[in-house]
Order: sequence, then structure tokens, then C-alpha cells
Amino acid sequence: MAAAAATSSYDRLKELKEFDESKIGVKGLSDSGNKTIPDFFKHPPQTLSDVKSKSSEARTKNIPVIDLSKVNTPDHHQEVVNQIKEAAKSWGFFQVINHGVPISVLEKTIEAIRAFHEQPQETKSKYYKREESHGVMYTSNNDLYRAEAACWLDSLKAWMGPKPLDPEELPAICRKEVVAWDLSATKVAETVMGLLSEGLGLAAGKFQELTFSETRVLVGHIYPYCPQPDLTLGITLHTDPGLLTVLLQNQIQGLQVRHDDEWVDVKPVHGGLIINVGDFLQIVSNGEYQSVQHRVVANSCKEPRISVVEFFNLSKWKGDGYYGPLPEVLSEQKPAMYRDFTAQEFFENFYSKGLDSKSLIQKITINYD
Ligand SMILES: O=C(O)CCC(=O)C(=O)O
Ligand SMILES: [Fe+2]
Repeated sequence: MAAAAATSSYDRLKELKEFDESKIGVKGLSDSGNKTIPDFFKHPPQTLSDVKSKSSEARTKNIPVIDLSKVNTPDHHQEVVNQIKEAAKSWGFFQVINHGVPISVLEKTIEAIRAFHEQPQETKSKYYKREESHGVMYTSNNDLYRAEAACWLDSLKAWMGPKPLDPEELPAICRKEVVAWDLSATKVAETVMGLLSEGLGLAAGKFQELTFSETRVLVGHIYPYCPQPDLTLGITLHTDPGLLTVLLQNQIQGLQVRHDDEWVDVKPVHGGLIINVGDFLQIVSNGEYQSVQHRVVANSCKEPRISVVEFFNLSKWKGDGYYGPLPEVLSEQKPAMYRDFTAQEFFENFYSKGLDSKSLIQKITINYD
């Protein structure tokens, strides 16, 4: 038995390496026209068991949609703060509309990311890497060697800050659009973060003061057509580690959010942007806002699913290197739910595992019993 296990794990590693070294990505596999997917993309049945079994209730539910057009109207400002606060508390996910970014900008961004992924293999491969750090990287499954099973997506990742990215590092085909999107997404993130801050009873500029939006990573995913969508996932169940995420998607549905022990489909809203709370915000808000699990089902449409995701985080905070619930949100009635932690712990947790492993939140939750 032991020998058989060793052989099969050896073969798996060999297959992973071959795939990785070929740099063809999932897009290349999809384009090859094969009717089956390699074994290392197949998820165990228990992971897939609830992919198809949606109750009718789950199908009709949707994440809250929040209209930002009245955010600067004094009579309505508080109403928007309340809506955002409620959405971040109960869903951890919401869509914003009338956010001020023209639809043409959203469309151009999606098209540019799609164009990058649709380039010939030889053109894309010079960006193909596996080491995460800075600059620009194109890869398939950033947790390829750590995850239990691979997912049906490729990603272009750009570290936009705190050290400004030299635009020349970006692939020419999407350079202008990525730079423009970073500005738009950052503006929306700052507006939403201001409202979330007010929802915690803090000044709108509190997170700005704490260097919010300096540290940010932009990721352009492609979920190509998958010939066996029932055997794999587009992205495995996870929570986002940072403070806040801004997500732009095309009209191909696939994102699912965990709510009341059910998976809820996020239906694309034309012109809408999806916002979600990350682990860091759950921690600094002392559990007031929820970082919820989400995943993407494998794409069964011939048309690729494209999403452009920007992750925002704090670059520094207390100065002593420790992070934890903001002292302002704590009281005798609401003692700290989480212990303080270091940036090193945060990064070790993120990089030591596949996306779906235990999150940092579970490790730092204080048990008062
Ligand atoms: O593509 C999506 O809709 C979700 C992507 C995502 O959850 C992530 O990159 O963390
Ligand atoms: Fe995510």
C-alpha cells in the first residue's frame, strides 16, 4: 500500500511539474480540445458534492446591491452607511452600483485582461512564474504544489503598491487598462472603506490614516471553458486574507458566496462591482464585519469567464509590527475576539498552505471559556 501511495504521489508531482513547466496554463489545456481534464484537477467528491445541489431558495437569493449615487447627499449619506454596514455584517459581500466608474472603463478592463490571456502561448510565457513577490506574474494556480487539487483558471497578477509598479513591467496588451483600473478600483475601495469605517463608529478617513490602499495586488483571472465542469472548480473555497477586495467580472456567472450554510450564486449586475470583506477587516473590526467563504464553479460556457480582482491591505499599523482588533472598537461589552499577530504570521499562514486551509482567523480567535 505504502509503495502504491508513494508511486501515485510521485506521478502526481511529475504531472504537476510537466504542466507547470509547459507554461501552457489551463487556457492551453482548454484550447487543446481534449474532452477530459488531467487527474490533478479532479477534486474529491466531498468537495464537489454541493456544487450541483442548490436549493431553489439559494437560487433566488442574491448578495445586497448598494447604490452609491447618493453617498455625497447629506440627507442620504447615513442611509448608505447603514446599508453597507448591514451588508458587511450579514453577508461580507455586496455589489455597488453608480460607483462613478464609467461602464466603458469596466468593459475595456475586462477586454484587456481577456486579450492578455488569449495571446499565443509564446508571448505570455515570458511572464510565467511561480515565485510570489513583486512586479508582474502570470501563472496557473498560485497554490499548484500546495493545494489538494488544482483549479480551472489562470491568473495575471500585478503588485501595484506600496512600491509603485513600473508600468513598463506590465504586458503591453493590457498596460494602459491595468494602470487605469488600479486608479478606479482604488477610488471605489477608498469610498467603500470610508463608509465601512463610519459603520464602525470611526472617522471616514481612519483606514486611510492607517495606510489602507497602499498595499494592493491586482489579479486578472481567466476561467476558460472546462470540458468536465462537474469534476473540478474554477477556484476553491477560501476567504480573502486582506482588508477589502474589489471585484469586476464579465457576464459569465460562476462566483458563489457562503451565506446561512448555503452557496449563493452571485448574479452579474451590468455595471456593478463586487466588494468583499477580507480576514484582516474581520479582525480589525473585532468580528463586526464578516470575511466569508467563496468559490467559483468551473466554467461550462464556451465563452471564458473573466474577473479582475484587486486586494487591498494595510502596509503598516501600530508601528510595533503587531496587528489586531482596533482599540477604538473594543469595550467592556465587546472585548477583543482575536489576539494580536505579526505580519510574518500573516504571510506565513498565507503562503504555507493551499487556499482552502484554515485561515489565520481561526488561529488567533481568543477562547474566553
Ligand atoms: O473570480 C472570482 O469571481 C473570484 C476570485 C477570488 O475569489 C479571488 O481571486 O480571491
Ligand atoms: Fe477570493
